[in-house]
Amino acid sequence: MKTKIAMIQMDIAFGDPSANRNAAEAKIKEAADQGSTLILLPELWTTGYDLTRLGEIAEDLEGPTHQLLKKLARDNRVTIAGSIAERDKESFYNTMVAYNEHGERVLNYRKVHLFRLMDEEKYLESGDTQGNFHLHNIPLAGAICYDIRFPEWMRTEMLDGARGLLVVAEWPKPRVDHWRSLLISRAIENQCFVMACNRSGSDPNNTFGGHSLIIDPWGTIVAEGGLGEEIVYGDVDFSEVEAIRKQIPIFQDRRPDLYQ
Ligand SMILES: NC(=O)CCC(=O)C(=O)O
Repeated sequence: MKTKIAMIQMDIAFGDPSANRNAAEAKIKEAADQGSTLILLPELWTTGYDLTRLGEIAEDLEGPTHQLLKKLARDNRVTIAGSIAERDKESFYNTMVAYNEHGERVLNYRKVHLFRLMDEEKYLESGDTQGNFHLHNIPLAGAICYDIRFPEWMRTEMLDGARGLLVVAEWPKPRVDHWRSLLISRAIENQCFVMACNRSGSDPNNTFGGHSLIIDPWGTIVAEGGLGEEIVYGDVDFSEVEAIRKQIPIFQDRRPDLYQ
């Protein structure tokens, strides 16, 4: 059975959650009308990297963005995922959430690897738990941008049987070749679908690379965006994962007695 995935490769208004919520709401409705089951938004899609103003613009997990996602997911019978600047008491996190078609939050993953080139370590705390959840009965794992440079962490998440890796990102244009190569590698080595949503546009410090991707467990590109704003769609059949894991049984052949 095919599952339609939509990746909302949007530009992000710097530090303006209300403008970004309005833009995303229209795009989520459009993706849902196209029959999508899973809709991905980029990393920090409500605020961008306006980290010096987190005190004003970050929200707790019951904040207005979460209320909107809950409602849109329920009303349109879709699962929606993306990362949002989270405030938890005095601390801030880059947190990926997913709301299912009942409006339930099924994922709450705090970015584990903070990216110094964008000053994350100065303003954010890192997470320390995995981001596994189910889309209907399909086990998936979440990752945020820089996390994809850590294959050992991605493998840790995949060892629970995940069949797909969802990635949300604000990945700059000068390193878009790394983005593509790293994502293709994560798909091949974990024999899973990779569904990766990057932003487009610019902020005061970076121009972002778009090129949202859906990659199958053989490493073949199913769908790829360009540089600008668009919704990238692809149909995936998660049963392909089992077939490829049978053909080359890497999870069986691993040697955890020699490495983790
Ligand atoms: N937002 C990020 O984590 C960016 C990561 C990145 O650009 C990289 O090269 O890694």
